[in-house]
Amino acid sequence: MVEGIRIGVLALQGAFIEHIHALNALRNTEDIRDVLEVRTKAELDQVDALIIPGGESTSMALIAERCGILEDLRAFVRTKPTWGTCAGLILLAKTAIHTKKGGQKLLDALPVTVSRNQFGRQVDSFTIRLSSPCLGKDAEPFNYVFIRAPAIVSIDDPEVEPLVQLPPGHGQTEASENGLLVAVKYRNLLGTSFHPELTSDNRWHKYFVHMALSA
Ligand SMILES: NC(=O)CC[C@H](N)C(=O)O
Repeated sequence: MVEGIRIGVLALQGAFIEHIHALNALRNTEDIRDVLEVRTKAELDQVDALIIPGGESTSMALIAERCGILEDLRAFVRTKPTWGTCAGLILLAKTAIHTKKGGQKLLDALPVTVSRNQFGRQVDSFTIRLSSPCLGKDAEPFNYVFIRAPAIVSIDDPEVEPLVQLPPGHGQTEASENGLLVAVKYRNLLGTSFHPELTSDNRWHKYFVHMALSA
């Protein structure tokens, strides 16, 4: 029997190479058989789990539609372990607000509402170190990178598990006791607003690999 899982990274647009590097860096310690770039249905059929990278969600959806893979992606994310980062989180969501005129296509799987560009424009990008209990008890803080990031502004199903919340004030115009939610898990899906692939810390990739291995 061949061991290990095959993980795909959707490679239509955006920061997919960085995810591939982060996954390859884990191959010595984790049970990963292959890391594959996914652009076609045939490639999607070969993977057990998928990462949808950051980039530009409107363009990514358009390219997916033109390549004829949008419906296959919709079917994949219903059941297979999938992680959406930043634009990928927007694509995974069931509802997105502050979208471009004319709206945008979504994969319609993660029952949350995401607000695009919640933290402002490219120049408003920021990093923040936060402790993250989901990465392990007493885990070192993780350095979170936010680039024109979305935030999860509502959880629309009680099964959605909040994982990381910012301190109040970031990306909020009105005073609130609760900060914005930037990572959630729901069944086979992981959605994060930030870009862990742009740091050398691969604990979020490990988290997803373990989630996929136990699926
Ligand atoms: N860094 C990112 O992935 C930005 C996401 C972008 N704002 C979008 O709507 O797709």
